[in-house]
Amino acid sequence: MAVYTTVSSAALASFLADYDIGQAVDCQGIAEGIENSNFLLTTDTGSFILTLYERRMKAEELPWFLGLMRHLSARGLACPTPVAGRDGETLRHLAERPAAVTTFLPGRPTPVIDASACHALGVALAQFHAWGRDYVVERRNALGPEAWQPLLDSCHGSGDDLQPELTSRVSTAIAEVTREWPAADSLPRGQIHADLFPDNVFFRDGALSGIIDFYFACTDHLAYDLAICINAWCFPDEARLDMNLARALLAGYESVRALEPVERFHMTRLCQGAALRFLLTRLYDWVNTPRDALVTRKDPLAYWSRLQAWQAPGAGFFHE
Ligand SMILES: Nc1ncnc2c1ncn2[C@@H]1O[C@H](COP(=O)(O)OP(=O)(O)OP(=O)(O)O)[C@@H](O)[C@H]1O
Ligand SMILES: N[C@@H](CCO)C(=O)O
Repeated sequence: MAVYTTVSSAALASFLADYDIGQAVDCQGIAEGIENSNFLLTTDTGSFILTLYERRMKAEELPWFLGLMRHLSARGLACPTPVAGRDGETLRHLAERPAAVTTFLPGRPTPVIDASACHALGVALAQFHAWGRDYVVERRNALGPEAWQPLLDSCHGSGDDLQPELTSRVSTAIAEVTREWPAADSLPRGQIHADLFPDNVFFRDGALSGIIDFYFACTDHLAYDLAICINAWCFPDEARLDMNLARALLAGYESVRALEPVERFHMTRLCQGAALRFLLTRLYDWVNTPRDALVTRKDPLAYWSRLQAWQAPGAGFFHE
């Protein structure tokens, strides 16, 4: 579930009075998602998404996310566009939360991940990177390598309940991967989505119709975003990279922006880091989400398997 805050009809009517998008006909809570409260808002002029930002979001960072969506959407990326109130402001307040209305994107996550979906994803990811280049304000990646060991420490060894010695093995992996992590200025850098999993990419009539959920976006190595996508889309059985899917994703990406040799050189390391990042946030959530919570906990070990695949001798296909 992801409706933490309820909104009364009266509060919604007063909120919408500051916009030019008509009056509410319906406002349904959306079950998917974890971080924020999302509603499908129907007014007499169309459909919108109403988001109330919950406690894990920093209010001072919201203008950066909304600005990035507005920027990329204006360039032609199929992504939500924040809708401004009559005073031009997109970030407002509702039910004592920061709140925003964005455009509704048609489509659904693909039920089948195949080469065609991966190719389309690669194109959209490279467009994101290319069009994000002139969005100049940076946002530090709060889940970058320096955050990994503190995240593991904050799990207080609970990973060992999932798998014996997981904590010490992950700690060793963090040390190895961070030691050889490329420096900030050594690879092409820019705005990255950083969470472009299949549930955040919509398809309609067989074509990619949009990408959503910009709230992990940040400024980092562009190739790291590709690594996140390879891990999320190209491991159908968690432990084995599907080369066909990965080649399609890369081909789609390179049809817009060719990778530089230095990015190919570091790609396996970036995939290891991307596996660690999601292993660690999943482990943190696993330990800190009560078993009876309505939110579904995601399996940390699925990313331990990916990490091991990238650490196996001969792993990587990026120099082919
Ligand atoms: N612009 C949009 N158009 C159509 N549907 C949307 C849009 N934005 C969000 N949704 C719907 O709301 C759901 C939750 O959105 P989202 O994934 O952004 O939630 P979240 O709680 O912010 O993120 P997370 O997945 O990180 O927990 C999506 O799965 C999708 O069904
Ligand atoms: N995509 C993340 C969840 C939150 O965005 C994961 O699968 O771990």
